[in-house]
Amino acid sequence: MTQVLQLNHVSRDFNKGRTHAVRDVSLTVRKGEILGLVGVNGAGKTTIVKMCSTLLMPTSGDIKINGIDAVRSPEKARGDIGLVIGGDRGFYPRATVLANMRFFADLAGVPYRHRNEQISQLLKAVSLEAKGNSHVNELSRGQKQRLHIARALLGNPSLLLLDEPTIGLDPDVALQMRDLIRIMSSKGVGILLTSHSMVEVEELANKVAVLDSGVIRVQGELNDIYRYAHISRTSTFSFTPSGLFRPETVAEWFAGKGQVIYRAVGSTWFFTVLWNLSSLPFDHLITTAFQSNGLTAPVDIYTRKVTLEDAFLSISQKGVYEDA
Ligand SMILES: Nc1ncnc2c1ncn2[C@@H]1O[C@H](COP(=O)(O)OP(=O)(O)OP(=O)(O)O)[C@@H](O)[C@H]1O
Repeated sequence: MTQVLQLNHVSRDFNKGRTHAVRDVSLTVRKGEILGLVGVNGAGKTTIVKMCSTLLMPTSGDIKINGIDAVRSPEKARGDIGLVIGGDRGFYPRATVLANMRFFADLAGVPYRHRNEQISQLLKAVSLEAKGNSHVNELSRGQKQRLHIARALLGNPSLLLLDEPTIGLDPDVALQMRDLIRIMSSKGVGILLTSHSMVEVEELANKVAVLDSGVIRVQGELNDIYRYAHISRTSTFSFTPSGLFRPETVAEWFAGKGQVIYRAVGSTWFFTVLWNLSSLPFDHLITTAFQSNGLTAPVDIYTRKVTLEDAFLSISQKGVYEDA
């Protein structure tokens, strides 16, 4: 069995059927694979994670964890699942790291004779072996987040569900978490990862599913997503007008050639053009468009390869980039 998670036509409604949070979602995570689930706020990511963890039942459809029917036999399926929702809660704050891990090991059904060995291996894997006797409320946020992962791995689950595992972490701690996620996948754990950071998903995921209003718009490898978004290259530049200027006109110049996204910082406009033309001298196209409209051409035109964030913005038609 290489498929650790399988969703077939899964839907979930709330408010007596008035809210369709997840609609007809089918996806698969194989052994050692990382599937990145991306979508704007309210797209349905957490609802999917909760259903996969058996915390929430689907309104219709099937969920299988390692071939076990998680809708009909949730208790049986739970043994194969590690869930990381993260945050500051989820532990007994005034108990030590070891006491917490022992408690959760018992809940995860880890046999008593293997308990201490498994706990020390997991604490080592998340670099918390020196913190066993610290109280959980003495740990930093990043250490708590690593402890969440160690707890989720008790009982050797074959599926790890990570909902925003690096949210609110300092960049260096987020890097450590990403390394850990990679290590887990290299050990054969299948991972479903939700994240608002497209950079993180791009870096970690073997496959990506783009969720929009509860529906999967596209899923596949990164190249499949780029192809679907129909973007060949991305150009960025800025322009500070000296007189009256409508940024919409830039979108009009490139209509049919690319999608233009813009935002203002002070009196300067920052543009991004998601080109859907095949290879062309994009910089030249921008320069001549400005000049033929009697404007000074931007001097900071930069054309680069497409990123997941570009593709996501194009697919979801949202015009705001996350801060670098
Ligand atoms: N318990 C609930 N009762 C009613 N509606 C809910 C419930 N949980 C989620 N929803 C609705 O379902 C939709 C999907 O929510 P969900 O939390 O899954 O989105 P999300 O993609 O995880 O969002 P975010 O990125 O903000 O965490 C939203 O419209 C939300 O308001």
